[in-house]
Amino acid sequence: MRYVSTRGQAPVLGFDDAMLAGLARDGGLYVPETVPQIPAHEIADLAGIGYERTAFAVMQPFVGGTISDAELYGAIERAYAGFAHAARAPLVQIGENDWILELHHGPTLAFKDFAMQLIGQLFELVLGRRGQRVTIVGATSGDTGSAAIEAFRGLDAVDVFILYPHGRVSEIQRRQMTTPTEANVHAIAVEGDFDDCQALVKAMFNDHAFRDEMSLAAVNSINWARVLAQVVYYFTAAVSLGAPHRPVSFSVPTGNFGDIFAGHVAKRMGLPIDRLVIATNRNDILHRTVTTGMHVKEGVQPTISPSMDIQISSNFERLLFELLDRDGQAVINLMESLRQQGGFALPETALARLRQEFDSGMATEDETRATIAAMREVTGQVIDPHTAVGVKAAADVRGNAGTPMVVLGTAHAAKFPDAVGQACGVRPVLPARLAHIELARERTTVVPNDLAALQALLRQEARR
Ligand SMILES: Cc1ncc(COP(=O)(O)O)c(C=O)c1O
Ligand SMILES: N[C@@H](CCOP(=O)(O)O)C(=O)O
Repeated sequence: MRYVSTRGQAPVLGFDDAMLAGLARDGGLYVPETVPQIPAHEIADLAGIGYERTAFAVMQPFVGGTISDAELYGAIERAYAGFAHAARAPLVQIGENDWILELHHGPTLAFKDFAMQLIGQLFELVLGRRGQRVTIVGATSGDTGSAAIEAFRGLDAVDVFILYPHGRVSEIQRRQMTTPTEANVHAIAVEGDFDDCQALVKAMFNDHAFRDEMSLAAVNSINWARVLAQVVYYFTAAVSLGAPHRPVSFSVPTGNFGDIFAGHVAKRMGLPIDRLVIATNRNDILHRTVTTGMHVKEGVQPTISPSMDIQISSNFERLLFELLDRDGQAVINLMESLRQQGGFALPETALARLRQEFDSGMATEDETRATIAAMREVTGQVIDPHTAVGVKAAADVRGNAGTPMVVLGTAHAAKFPDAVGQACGVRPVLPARLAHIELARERTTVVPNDLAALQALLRQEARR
């Protein structure tokens, strides 16, 4: 499989090079040249075979050629061995035909572990084979950072620098990033919001001299391997609920558009997905895009679902590329307009295609709290604020009640104990394996929102 950039001007790469490159050198994002199909009878055969074997069946066609089947299966087995639930991503029923797909049973209690644990294994494999080392730089609004640190801590061939918005992640999220003691881990608090952190990461990649000097690698969902690993749980969930014989809809709490783009890929592979619901908090650029056709950024507003406090959704570029018939120049034009004028109008055909596949909904802070309370009262489930946004949006757009609706449960409630406790009266506690972080010493560096200052810090701290 070969990978092309959404901006059409970067070298075409194989899977392993695309994974190590992260952002393409023209500033675009890598996508597969073609999307492999899984025919209905093969989807039916996935029933009951377990998460790991499904993961192999879904991902192998995207990977094949550069990583052997035995290496891939070994990496998958090691990646999920530490998950705290035998099903890895269990479904919990919350209504007659409504479900939550719990994605919080990994080591850092958020869906990010599904991809990060796997790419940790794949990086180790590929870097070891090449005798190469890299400097990972990532931006986080709370969950990607801890998942990346967990996956790469202590690895000789990797330094990890994670940028998070100072004062804008939950205390538990911050502690997950600042308490690891390994010398290759660096948590950096940026005086800005998540969009600033992500812009700094992209600016470092777009400075080609710096990128090469530091051997930069990305583990945000700009990295195709992240998105690919997230395609798998759409298959396991849909097959459990009757696919390929009946369609299933998904509501996805959305920020950077990586998780829901994975759903779009699953659908293109042949999984019968009816609707994909883009669920946003008050930072609702994507909801406004679906409803008005205008993609216009506003300032980021802090919410009780902080991981979704994002206005510049990286992976929306991947969808744009598809909506615009893979015209790289058209993508460049829209991205330029977003950068210079703060937004763009989606061309009419692109908007019609978007609406053919996606619905959207938005939850205010009060609505998020009310949803957490109602879920606790009606189902006994204590859900986190991001998942609550997904539940609220699903209810807003629920069409055919005969089609199962699956809300992606993207984080464990215990990552947000204050917000959840205030909403439903139950303060969730961390699983015992993470309790130590509440008292451990923190290590962080606060930096201004300034590219040169950050580059100087990386040069000084990275072991090269
Ligand atoms: C808990 C949680 N829910 C939802 C999201 C949004 O996911 P995405 O950025 O893939 O749209 C994030 C951040 O990515 C998250 O950490
Ligand atoms: N919500 C994310 C933001 C980064 O998203 P990513 O999927 O592109 O890594 C977070 O929690 O950090």
